[in-house]
Amino acid sequence: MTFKEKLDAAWAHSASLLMVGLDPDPARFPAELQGRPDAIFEFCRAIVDATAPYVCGFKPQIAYFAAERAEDQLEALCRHIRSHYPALPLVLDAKRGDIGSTAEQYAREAFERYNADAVTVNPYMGHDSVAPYLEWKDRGVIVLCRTSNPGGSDLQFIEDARGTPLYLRVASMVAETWNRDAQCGLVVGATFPTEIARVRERVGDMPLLIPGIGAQGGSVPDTVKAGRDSRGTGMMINSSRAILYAGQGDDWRTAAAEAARATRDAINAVP
Ligand SMILES: O=C(O)c1cc(=O)[nH]c(=O)n1[C@@H]1O[C@H](COP(=O)(O)O)[C@@H](O)[C@H]1O
Repeated sequence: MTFKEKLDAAWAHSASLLMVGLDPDPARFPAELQGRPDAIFEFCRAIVDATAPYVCGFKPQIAYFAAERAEDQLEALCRHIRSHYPALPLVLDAKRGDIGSTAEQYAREAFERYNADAVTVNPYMGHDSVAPYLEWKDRGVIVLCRTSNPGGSDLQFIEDARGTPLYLRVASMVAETWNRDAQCGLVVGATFPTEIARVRERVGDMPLLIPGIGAQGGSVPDTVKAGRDSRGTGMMINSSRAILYAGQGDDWRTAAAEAARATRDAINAVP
């Protein structure tokens, strides 16, 4: 089964467009986990188990694990997700981008070591830097397009001679050439709904990873209206901190589950 097939099936059976981002920050962990050597794994495992009924997939952010020398806990978490929730896509957020020979190693890291269904990549170094990921035909390659942060405008809004901004050139390039085997998706921030709509218009039903609701303040209704594809799906709408840290006390698991359920419902309620 390819990434695209798995994602389509997950949207259908979960009836959810919400992706929970796993960005574990030990400083924000509940008291019961403080000081435990396996705290990162245990925190993320509990969040995954609590929120799984309400999501179309999970997106661990590799920097949070690597900075804590906790790659082994990321491996364990990826194994947990794949064995307990095999129908839910696992997107490794690594935003890689390097020359081809190095990219081959990053691709092995994402797809062999962590066995992710898809990985986020940076398109700035061009096609040969992304080609090694595309060799993994059953995996997804999700390319940064119009990122959610304000500084994304510094480069992504630069226009060519015909007035086309760079992020739309990226969208067209991915849709027309890089996506030969229907593996690609694009990252477009919920904080830029006008741009989500322009990307959607450009790329047809290509999957969009949309971070920026919740902690970054993006509007759920504006995001959904701009990003839906022709089938009413097509979006992995990511929320991390607003779900992970929804509860501060002993109720943190149920608070995360409630936040995920409420976010899924808010997405599904958009007319
Ligand atoms: O590729 C990403 O996931 C990503 C792209 C982007 O443009 N903006 C963005 O916030 N992200 C990631 O999405 C997550 C957002 O987290 P919250 O703001 O806590 O929901 C973080 O892991 C970011 O690294």
